[in-house]
Parts: sequence; structure tokens; C-alpha cells
Amino acid sequence: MNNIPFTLNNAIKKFASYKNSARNLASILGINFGDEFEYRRLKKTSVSLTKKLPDALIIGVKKCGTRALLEFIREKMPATLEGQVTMEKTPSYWVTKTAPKRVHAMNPAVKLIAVVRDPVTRAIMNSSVRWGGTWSVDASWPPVRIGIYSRPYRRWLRWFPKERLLLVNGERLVVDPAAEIARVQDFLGLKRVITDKHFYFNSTKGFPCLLKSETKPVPHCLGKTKGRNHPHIDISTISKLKDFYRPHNEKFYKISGINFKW
Ligand SMILES: Nc1ncnc2c1ncn2[C@@H]1O[C@H](COP(=O)(O)OS(=O)(=O)O)[C@@H](OP(=O)(O)O)[C@H]1O
Repeated sequence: MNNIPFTLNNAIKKFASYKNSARNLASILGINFGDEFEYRRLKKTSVSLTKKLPDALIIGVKKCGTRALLEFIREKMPATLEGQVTMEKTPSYWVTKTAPKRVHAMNPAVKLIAVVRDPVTRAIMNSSVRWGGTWSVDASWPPVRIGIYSRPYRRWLRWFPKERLLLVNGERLVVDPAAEIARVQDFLGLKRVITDKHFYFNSTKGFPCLLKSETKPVPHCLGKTKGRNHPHIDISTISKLKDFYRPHNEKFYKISGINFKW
């Protein structure tokens, strides 16, 4: 779960007594406090607020851009009560064998989102150990295993219809975030409020970031732990990984009906 730790929350309140400075500090720390301020404001009014289980879940896949997807949506969505969508992201749900059944028991109508990207890139992003040399593909090693998308995908489809599990293209989320976010907004039944005009490409970061807005006084890129530099991987290791994933990718394209062309 991506909840704000209570102690950190209190510490920030102590050091930043004004709403805007707390917001700025939270933004530097990569925390979205917008909802919390809105929540406190609403609590003082006559509006009755209730705790809700999620209507939508970002279930994975680890290192495919799940944080970017979550931040792009929540930063730019205006605060609203009617038709509000409660979302949560936990990338490990994708590969947790018991998760589909448990999520179904929680809410059989929940909408599921999985971000997927070329499993070769994903594997490299997932591990800092040295690749290459005499290295051979070990299918049971988690950084490799997680990229075999067809298996968990099948597991989720035993509990949820295909139309309720949106596959977001992790490569497109980087090169054309507005287009992928449009698909997500449609899927969630939300108005297309996040568009091209909310993004810019930050050449230092090498990734798209959000432009400043009413709730964010400065442009917002993902934190330092996202979009890191990765070591150079030699070509023979990449081709070993490509060969390994090819049949698994084909299976995934067949089941999903989408050719990701990895
Ligand atoms: N806009 C933007 N900014 C920064 N990074 C971006 C963005 N869009 C996608 N990505 C890619 O997302 C990778 C991290 O994926 P996740 O957020 O799913 O990681 S995690 O599973 O939650 O740890 C991250 O991988 P790393 O570079 O290894 O950090 C990026 O390649």
C-alpha cells in the first residue's frame, strides 16, 4: 500500500505550519498531500466522508512505470466527491498467486490496471547486479521471472474478465504519456481532463514530467528513485534475454490480443 507514514506526516506538520509550505515540502519528498488538505477542508464542512475500498488497482508490473501512472493521474485529477475513484498501487499484486482471489473477494467489480514494458528492459531495471560475461538466463530468478507476463495474466483472467484488466503500454507511457493516460481515464470512466498540455519532456531527467498547476506550484518530475541510470549491458546478454522472452511474449500477445512488438 502507498499510504503516507503517520510519523512522517506529523513531522512535516511540525516543520511546515503553512499549507503551501507543507505542500512544497511534501512535493520535494515526493508525497501528494493535496488529497489530505482537501480531506481536512471537507471534514470541516457538512459533507460526510466515508472510507472506501479501492474501485481500481494498479496491480503491476514492478519496474514498468507504475509510479508514473499513479502520479500522473492523482496529481492532475481535480478534487471531487461525486464519481470519485479510489485507487491503490501495489506492483507485487501482479505476481502474488493469492492476490486475484483475494482482490475478487474484496470487490468483484474492481478495475485492474497493469503497466507492462519490454521484459528485457524491465529485467535490467529490476536488478543492480552485474549482468554479462558467462551469465545465462535463470528463469527462476525474480528479475527474470517477473517478465514472463503470460502466467500472472492468465491467473488474473481466471477471476476477472479481460475488459476489466487494462494493460498500459510502459513504453508509450514514456513517449506519449497523454495517449496512455487517455486510455486509463476512459477505462476508469473519468472525463479526459489530463491531456498533452499537462506534460513536458524533461531532458535532464530523460522522462516526461508534469507541468505546474493550481495544486503544484512547480513542475513535477518523479523522485530520484525513478528514472535512474543503469549500467551498460553487453549485447550478448541482451540477446540471451530477448531469445528467452520471445516465446513467452508471443503467448502474452496471443492471450491479450495485443502485439506489443517487444
Ligand atoms: N515519467 C517517468 N519518470 C521516471 N521514470 C519513469 C517515468 N515513466 C516511466 N518510468 C519508468 O518507471 C520505472 C519505475 O517503475 P515503477 O514505478 O513501476 O517501479 S516500482 O515497481 O514501483 O519500483 C523507472 O525505472 P528506473 O529507471 O529503474 O527507476 C522508469 O524507467
